[in-house]
Amino acid sequence: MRVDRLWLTDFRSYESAELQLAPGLTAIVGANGEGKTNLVEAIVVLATTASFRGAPTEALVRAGASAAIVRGEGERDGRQLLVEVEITPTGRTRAQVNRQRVARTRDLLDALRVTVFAPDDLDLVKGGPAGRRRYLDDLLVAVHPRHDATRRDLDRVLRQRNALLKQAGGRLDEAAAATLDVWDARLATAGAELGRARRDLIARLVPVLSSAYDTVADTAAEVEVAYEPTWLDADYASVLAEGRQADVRRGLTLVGPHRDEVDLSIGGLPARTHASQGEQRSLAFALRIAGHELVTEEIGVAPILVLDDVFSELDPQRSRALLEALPPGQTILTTAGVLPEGAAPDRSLRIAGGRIVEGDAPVG
Ligand SMILES: Nc1ncnc2c1ncn2[C@@H]1O[C@H](COP(=O)(O)OP(=O)(O)OP(=O)(O)O)[C@@H](O)[C@H]1O
Repeated sequence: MRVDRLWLTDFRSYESAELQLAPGLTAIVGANGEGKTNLVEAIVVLATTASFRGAPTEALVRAGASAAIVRGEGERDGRQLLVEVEITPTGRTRAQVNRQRVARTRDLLDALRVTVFAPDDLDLVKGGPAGRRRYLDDLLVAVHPRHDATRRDLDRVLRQRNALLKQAGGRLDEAAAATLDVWDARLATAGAELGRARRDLIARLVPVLSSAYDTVADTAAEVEVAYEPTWLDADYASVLAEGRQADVRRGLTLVGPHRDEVDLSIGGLPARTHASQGEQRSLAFALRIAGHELVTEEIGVAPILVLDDVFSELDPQRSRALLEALPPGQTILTTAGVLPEGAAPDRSLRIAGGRIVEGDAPVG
């Protein structure tokens, strides 16, 4: 799977840009604010139609322009691939694969997959459980797209159930109780399905994660992922029934997959509170690489790997280890500084004054 050429029109800071990527490693170098992340973001947009930085879709359109267009030409499973995504300032998106309109964003996954590792991923380790739940559920959908429906169903029913609980204002009348029964039955089914799927995914993930961490951190520390939802083993439907009064009093659903803890540890110590900053960054990278490897195993081809500004926070040894740990396939990395010693990108692009030119990347 590759993107060989990329064209941008009115995307982020680029009025018009064209670039060529290597089948292996491409390095994009430039000063802060030059537009390096904008370029890799465009590649992610081809696979998802969205920003990986959490920006609203309309922020992807160059200020003042009427639409942003990203076009990528590449290869998937030996076949030529042309993906085009158009975004308007109101946030409307249109996507085409090989000139055929794609109805659902999810269908773009059949054309392109991208794994992104960016500085904010530190939050996967350092932040609260919501980020880790999102990581697991995103990976679940990437590995088994059918779980997209489970996840959506769960989100919908939780919203409806919480709205009903809030509306009840602490007291349920008969009609509201009957509606709640319906939501509870749906929540119990979707919740248990997601909980079990998360558990199975973690069982597959942990060995891959441990080995990725050992490579990047150059140690043999054991990495664990603790996911122990008691509601799942106790039967979610009964737990919801028992907790109904408390839910009504608080006006929200207090127990379930949306509140689960997912704890990471390194060598038996909680990574969130005990690991050093460097260890946390290595673990965040290992989480992305492990996910990347599971998806590769599942779909039989490696997604495109994007590493956005990852060396600025790592010491030279960890940066080198990270480069050495890169799985085979197409990788695009950005840096505002120098590449780690020993780095030998197949193609180097430099951005200066908004222009993209070919040139050697500085290696330190
Ligand atoms: N919709 C937009 N329209 C016009 N310019 C934009 C838009 N979105 C972002 N920019 C500009 O793009 C620039 C940021 O680009 P980008 O985030 O790619 O920088 P970078 O090279 O990755 O920087 P750093 O090294 O600091 O992370 C900013 O100058 C910003 O003003």
